[in-house]
Amino acid sequence: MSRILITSALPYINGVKHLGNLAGSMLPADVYARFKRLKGDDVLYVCATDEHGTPAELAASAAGISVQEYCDEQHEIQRAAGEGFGLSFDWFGRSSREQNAKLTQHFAEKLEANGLIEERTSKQVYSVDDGRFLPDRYVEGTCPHCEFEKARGDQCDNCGRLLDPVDLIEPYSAVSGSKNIEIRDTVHLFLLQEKMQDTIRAWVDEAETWPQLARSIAYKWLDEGLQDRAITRDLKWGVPVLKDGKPRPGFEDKVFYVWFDAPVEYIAATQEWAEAGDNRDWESWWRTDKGADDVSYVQFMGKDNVAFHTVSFPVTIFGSQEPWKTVDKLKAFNWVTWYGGKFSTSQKRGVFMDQALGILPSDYWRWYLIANAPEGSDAPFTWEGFQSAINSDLANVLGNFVNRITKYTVSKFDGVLPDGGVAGEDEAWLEGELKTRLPILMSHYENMEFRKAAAETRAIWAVGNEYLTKAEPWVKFKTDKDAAAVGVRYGLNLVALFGILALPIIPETGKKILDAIGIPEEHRSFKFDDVAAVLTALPIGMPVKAPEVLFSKIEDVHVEEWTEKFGGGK
Ligand SMILES: Nc1ncnc2c1ncn2[C@@H]1O[C@H](COP(=O)(O)OP(=O)(O)OP(=O)(O)O)[C@@H](O)[C@H]1O
Ligand SMILES: [Zn+2]
Repeated sequence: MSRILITSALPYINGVKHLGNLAGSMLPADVYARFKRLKGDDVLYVCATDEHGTPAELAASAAGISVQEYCDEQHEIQRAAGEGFGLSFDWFGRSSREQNAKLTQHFAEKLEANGLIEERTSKQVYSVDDGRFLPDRYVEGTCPHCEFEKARGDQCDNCGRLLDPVDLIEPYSAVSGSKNIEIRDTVHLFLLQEKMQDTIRAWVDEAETWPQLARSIAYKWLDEGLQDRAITRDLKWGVPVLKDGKPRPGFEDKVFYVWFDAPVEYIAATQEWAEAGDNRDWESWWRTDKGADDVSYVQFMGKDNVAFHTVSFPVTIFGSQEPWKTVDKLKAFNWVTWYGGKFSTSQKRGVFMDQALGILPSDYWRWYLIANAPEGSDAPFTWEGFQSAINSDLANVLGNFVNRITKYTVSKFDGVLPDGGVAGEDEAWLEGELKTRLPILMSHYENMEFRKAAAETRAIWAVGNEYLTKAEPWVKFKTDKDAAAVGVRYGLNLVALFGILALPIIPETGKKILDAIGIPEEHRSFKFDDVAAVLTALPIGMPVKAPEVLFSKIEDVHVEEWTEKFGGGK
């Protein structure tokens, strides 16, 4: 049994996530966690809402409530959406909790003691009318690169470049719209990333087990050269900046920058998890001096988060000179795109998790998003693609197989797994196929190649239909009931296998199938070393029911209706 620690990029608190967010972080992490649990590993999958920063403050003020209230509400909405999608977090925490504040302050203290944090005076945008500095998104203006007129202080939504608020042309306050702006000096804490350049590069050089996308992004940043970064902001909402346990002089109105505290929440969320239960120990997952050296740590995220996880957060971790666990495998994703453009939370473009569940059960979306995971490149979401994946893979291939064989057992074999007959050529063929394909499927999962894992799962389901075409129990039944019984028996064992194989990607469906044929919990596992045994696992005489219809087909009128409702279309 291995110990596997899994985290997915923390969903930001400003509103329910879209299907792109889901597909690029939480969903594949969930599939991987489920796979590892089915293999019998000891899995801890933690996630949390990322609650600090200017977008949360701005959204709360737009809603006319306090940031705390806003985050309380939004956290609950995201928790419920995750539950609706069957995301099997062991813990879904919050970066605004005490544990994260303490740990963030601890890291800052260590970094400063190790000469990696210093106070520096820098130029900041100050709004005279608002009486405050305007960090990040509190200031908007014209992008110095592309002349887009509504660029935000931290990033231009048009050309995608990262910006410094003082670079904006004709800046104005996002709070009041005031153009009465001055550039003033203010003191901030800077993280001296440049000093850590060699350490980080040496670590990335050794990270041969990382999938390609993550490594290439890490090298891009390393090649450009690490720059020292301000890790505090002029805000009230966030982790307070302390010195010797008291507010740091000059920093009373400042907090840590959200990107400094957010990844620390991976650890803090594990503390939240530990404190919420008996006999749970967070240190054995995170401290290599306390048992975490046998933990394999896997992170999931979209490509824009990679730099923070391969460079900035490791600077914090290594810079502390304490024995923290670092990531072993980092799985990054490209974008799921929405009709040639981007899914966007701020512009409400695309389909959001709560809306999706209002249309169809979670497994439909899970299957499509994993089968089309944006792994090698960006992957477009299209209603037609969704329709065809559901109708052909789920309804025709899996649904039909399960339906045909279970109904036939009920109608011709009194709803019990039949005895009689002997296995022959067709069964030998079937066994051969599975002996080749099951190890391939396992290796796709191990390598976190989710598209390929879905394709191979589908291919194995299709082998079942091919087997029935060869074995033809319905034809044989007329002349030789025993010969028909062989096909039904193997078919039912395949139903059980297919239900188990469904569990990582479409867990509700897998459960429905396994419940209908009465597979006990302890037999729902990914143990396929002995394929002959897998194909004869079910006891003769066991009662079998047909599950209710597993999937309803998506009709063209649905596609039209949703295209109308959500935009999309050509
Ligand atoms: N279209 C997308 N396809 C795949 N992954 C995405 C997509 N958009 C965001 N992600 C990833 O989703 C995760 C959670 O993102 P987060 O909550 O920070 O929202 P975001 O990146 O600000 O998205 P948006 O800008 O659309 O609100 C991150 O790992 C991010 O990289
Ligand atoms: Zn721009």
